[in-house]
Amino acid sequence: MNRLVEGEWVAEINIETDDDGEFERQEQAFHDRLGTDAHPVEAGRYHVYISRACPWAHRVAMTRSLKGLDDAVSLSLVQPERYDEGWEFSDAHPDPLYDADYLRELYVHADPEFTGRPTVPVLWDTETKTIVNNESEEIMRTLDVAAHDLATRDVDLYPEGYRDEVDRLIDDIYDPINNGVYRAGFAGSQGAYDRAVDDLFAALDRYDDLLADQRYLAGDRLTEADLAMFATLVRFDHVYHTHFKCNRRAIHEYDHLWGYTKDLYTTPGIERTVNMDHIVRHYYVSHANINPKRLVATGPDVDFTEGHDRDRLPGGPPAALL
Ligand SMILES: N[C@@H](CCC(=O)N[C@@H](CS)C(=O)NCC(=O)O)C(=O)O
Repeated sequence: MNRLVEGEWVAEINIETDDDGEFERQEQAFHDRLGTDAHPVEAGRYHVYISRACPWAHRVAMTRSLKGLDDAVSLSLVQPERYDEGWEFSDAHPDPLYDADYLRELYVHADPEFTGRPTVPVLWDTETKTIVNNESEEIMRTLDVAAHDLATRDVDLYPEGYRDEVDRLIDDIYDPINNGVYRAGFAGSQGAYDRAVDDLFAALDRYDDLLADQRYLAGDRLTEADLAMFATLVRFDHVYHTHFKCNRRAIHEYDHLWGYTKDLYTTPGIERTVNMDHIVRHYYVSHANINPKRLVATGPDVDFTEGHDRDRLPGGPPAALL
């Protein structure tokens, strides 16, 4: 995988696993938020660059969609496949702001000495022409809370009274589930893979039990924690199960996780953020290190819109969405 080193694009191989073969995700570099002197909350000023394939970017896209921030915060996509040049723009998915060829150009503009892999999502300030933030959890939070006044729908995904639990949940699912599928898929040794898969399925079993008696992770309210969980679950059967070898069980085989996934998918505003074609093409084609022939697996035949029984549980989608 290639990356920027002090602003220059260089080829590097296997920069992501440690001596035990454990996948190590890079720390993100930009951590500002909206509502500061540098980045005041203003409609039309901010832009998000995402890939529809990326689960981290998906949290941001869902937050924007559910809150009705489409007009206030613009959004564009990169080309789903990622090759040696990193994320690229294309005729189908151009850079609407600067007509750049590659996402990395924006990183170098924001920091000419930038070192690291250029990732999505990116929250971009069109006034100061820099990256506000490139960490999905923080972008989701700043769109949800700091940009709340720009929202056209009264949807609060970090409600008072639930906040500690939402933070705890986001933290709890990160290592075994959200990042766990990557720990399995990018493991550099059998031991690292075994540990990742054990952690992943233990956590999925635990959350399947939790969701037997409650509609959402934090109880009766849809929160940011559900967006974080959904972004992994909706990709699971199509890519993580096969491409990342997380094949002990599929999500559609779980009693409660499957109903939960369909419930979220059919929540107004979510389905439009899911592009399974981009998801499948991105993973199978981009990771030549684990799928050298870039063949795309077919299936499975699952229907996220078929009925579910989650209405039997207390709570439901925010009234503003119905
Ligand atoms: N911690 C970051 C991770 C973002 C991330 O790793 N995005 C992936 C796509 S799913 C990416 O852009 N990878 C590019 C690369 O690794 O070169 C976040 O949550 O925003």
